[in-house]
Amino acid sequence: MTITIALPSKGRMKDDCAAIFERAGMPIVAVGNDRSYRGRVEGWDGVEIAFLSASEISREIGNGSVDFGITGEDLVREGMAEVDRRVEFCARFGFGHADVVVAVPEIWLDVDTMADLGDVAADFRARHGHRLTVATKYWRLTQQFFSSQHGIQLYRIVESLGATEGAPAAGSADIIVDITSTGSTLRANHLKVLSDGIILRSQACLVRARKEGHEGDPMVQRIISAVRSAL
Ligand SMILES: Nc1ncnc2c1ncn2[C@@H]1O[C@H](COP(=O)(O)OP(=O)(O)OP(=O)(O)O)[C@@H](O)[C@H]1O
Ligand SMILES: O=P(O)(O)OC[C@H]1O[C@H](OP(=O)(O)OP(=O)(O)O)[C@H](O)[C@@H]1O
Repeated sequence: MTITIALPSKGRMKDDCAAIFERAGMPIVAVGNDRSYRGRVEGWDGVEIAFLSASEISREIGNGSVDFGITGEDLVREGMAEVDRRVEFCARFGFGHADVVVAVPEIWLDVDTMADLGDVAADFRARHGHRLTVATKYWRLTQQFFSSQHGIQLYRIVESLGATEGAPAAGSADIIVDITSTGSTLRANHLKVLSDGIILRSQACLVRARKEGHEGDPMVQRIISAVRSAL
């Protein structure tokens, strides 16, 4: 069986991934020209590389069309329900760090925790004429965190696919859930992270789609061991 590994074709994780594979003794060569979206691993027959964007990698692991992928944990957990039943997180790489956080306007002086936010949400409509609105592209993580973990039910999600931090100032949402690494985008937009508002500490991971064909396939174990040895 050919094993397909999806690696970032662009973006912030691309070069670090190539370096990991080099150290793992799995040097990657492009098939065809430099801009090709397929590759192979020198000396590893039966392994194919697919170059995709970070979010496509999460999707392809979810639908099982690739066997392994390297992408951000945030994208994998957001991308599918019952994630731990469907994929295995085989290794965490120590790069691509970003936290998915709940952030509110700095001027909400009385709101520092999720419990405070729950209080605000409870009478938000009475005070402001609409339910507390959250701008995010992480609707699954937001629902799990707000509803299941913190019992906050009175809110509405508006999907935001870019410039999420600008939504409160623009009036299209009251608060946001988004990713942050240095915190500078949040600061520039006068937003603060709630003290218990870190939903997920994400980093780049090697993720395996749990497939029946993997049971007893020595190549699957060989890949995992090689990548782990490079960390
Ligand atoms: N400062 C950061 N901001 C955003 N994402 C980061 C940051 N640091 C690490 N990441 C990780 O990188 C992922 C996004 O990667 P990248 O920006 O390369 O993808 P992308 O090119 O935007 O993909 P697509 O074009 O498909 O949306 C995030 O989901 C997260 O896992
Ligand atoms: O905490 P910081 O260091 O400020 O980083 C966080 C910001 O970086 C990312 O956006 P980016 O500009 O990379 O664009 P993207 O959303 O298209 O990846 C992310 O969506 C945040 O807006």
